[in-house]
Amino acid sequence: MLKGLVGLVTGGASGLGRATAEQLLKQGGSVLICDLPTSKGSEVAKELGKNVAFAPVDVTAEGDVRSALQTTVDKFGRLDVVVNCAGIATATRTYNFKKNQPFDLKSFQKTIEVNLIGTFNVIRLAAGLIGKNTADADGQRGVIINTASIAAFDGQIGQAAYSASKAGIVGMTLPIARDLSKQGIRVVTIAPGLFRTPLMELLPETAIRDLEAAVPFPPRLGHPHEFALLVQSIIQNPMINGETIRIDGSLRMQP
Ligand SMILES: NC(=O)C1=CN([C@@H]2O[C@H](COP(=O)(O)OP(=O)(O)OC[C@H]3O[C@@H](n4cnc5c(N)ncnc54)[C@H](O)[C@@H]3O)[C@@H](O)[C@H]2O)C=CC1
Ligand SMILES: C[C@]12CCC(=O)C=C1CC[C@@H]1[C@@H]2[C@@H](O)C[C@@]2(C)[C@H]1CC[C@]2(O)C(=O)C=O
Repeated sequence: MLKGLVGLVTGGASGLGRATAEQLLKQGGSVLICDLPTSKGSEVAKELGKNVAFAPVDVTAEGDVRSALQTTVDKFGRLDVVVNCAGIATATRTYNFKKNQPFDLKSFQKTIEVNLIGTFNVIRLAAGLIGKNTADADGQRGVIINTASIAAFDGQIGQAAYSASKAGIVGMTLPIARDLSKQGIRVVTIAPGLFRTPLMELLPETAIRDLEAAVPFPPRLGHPHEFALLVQSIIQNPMINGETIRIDGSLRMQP
């Protein structure tokens, strides 16, 4: 039970973020869904009931994140848990020899900006607010959970930017956990394999079936709910800190 807990979920309008928001609500928490103004965040918040609100946020913009944190305080009184799910998936080869074209540097920078810097931007600003909480009996004030990818470890062809952005999240997890340890704030990263979200549903069913066949067990895409269950376990278990946890059916991506 996470009754009374206040969560902020970036990328909460869709996929893994939305499933996380639903799970926190189901367990008795309140949630601020943060997503792009162009997302379905406002409709999703209405659909999910009264303990949820939407804040239009670009995670790379300091002002947006600061005002979302203020909304959390105004609506729910405080912040206990942040789940960073906002992210973009890009696929471009380092050099396209057919077109004689190198990877566009702006596109590389954008992937790093949203996935890595956006995640850090939310962490650095949210930590100040979570740090104001009264510590529990164990000295804990809150938890920050990030979303990397198994591409951080087994990046495929075309994933130089995406893998670098996700490996950056994995790399900063331990130092941030150490930075925030004195305040009793835990920092944990989840590295998902293949999950059935709108990001994946753009692919034809045949391509999805091929991807599923590559997963040793269970040989299918993960359900977003399964990601949300891991978020719940991390919140509930105070000994999990400074670590990246894979959730991938033991998939190791081929080149
Ligand atoms: N679906 C999958 O198989 C996997 C997903 N991931 C990661 O999980 C996270 C969630 O992905 P999905 O739910 O699958 O994708 P999704 O596309 O369904 O959801 C991502 C959400 O992030 C939001 N977003 C994008 N840029 C943003 C920004 N600058 N500021 C605020 N919000 C922004 C989008 O509007 C969207 O609602 C991403 O970080 C993704 O890289 C990692 C591994 C596997
Ligand atoms: C690039 C992939 C795999 C091959 C394919 O047929 C279609 C794709 C588009 C979506 C990609 C696929 C794969 O690389 C894994 C990721 C990057 C997927 C989007 C999220 C993804 O599941 C991930 O982050 C895995 O770690």
